[in-house]
Amino acid sequence: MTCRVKICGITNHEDAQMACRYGADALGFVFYEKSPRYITPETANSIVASLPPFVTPVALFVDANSDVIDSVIKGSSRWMIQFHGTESESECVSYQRPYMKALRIKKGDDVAALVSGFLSATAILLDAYKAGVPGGTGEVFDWSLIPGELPKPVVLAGGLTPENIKEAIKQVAPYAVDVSGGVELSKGIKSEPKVQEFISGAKCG
Ligand SMILES: O=C(O)c1ccccc1NCC(=O)[C@H](O)[C@H](O)COP(=O)(O)O
Repeated sequence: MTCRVKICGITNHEDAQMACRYGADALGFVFYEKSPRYITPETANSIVASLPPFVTPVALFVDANSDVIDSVIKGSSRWMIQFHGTESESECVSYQRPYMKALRIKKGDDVAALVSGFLSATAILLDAYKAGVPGGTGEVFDWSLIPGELPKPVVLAGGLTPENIKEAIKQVAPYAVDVSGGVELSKGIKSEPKVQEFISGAKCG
């Protein structure tokens, strides 16, 4: 089964259209103001309005207030939500949108037990844990911590690059992969050659 690809940390129209040209299945938009990849709801919704069909926009939050989340998702029915903080399942469900729960994995974590807390999620994003850094760390975690069978589709994230994507997919066989820093020229600005190489490596093996 082909691996789907989410390009995260999109901040401008040009990168959004470029990622779609190379076959991105989803684009991530970071609404966490401390991130160098932060984008305003207005700019993000302008980008979403111009997306081609069959590309899912993903609105990413870290323990955001409901008014912040509502201000984003009201702009389009296409939004999927990615909860990247300590949100409970009931909070995630309350927005009545398809959602991914991000889990930041470290040694000793019972991944199956963590996943079992979010069975209403459309998918679970497994990311690297780094103290004080909620996401976009650019660091890989120990993929052997991921059980062979989980009750939800897995989106693998954390430190993925054009150089390691094939090995990551070989080891984990995820439903999808997610990348931000590994395909950038600078924070929030994507590299066309890196995006092309990453997607090709993910989809064509
Ligand atoms: O990307 C960010 O700057 C970010 C900041 C705060 C919370 C989450 C963030 N990104 C979430 C993602 O889904 C990233 O794509 C994921 O953490 C992987 O990032 P990277 O290791 O840079 O590929």
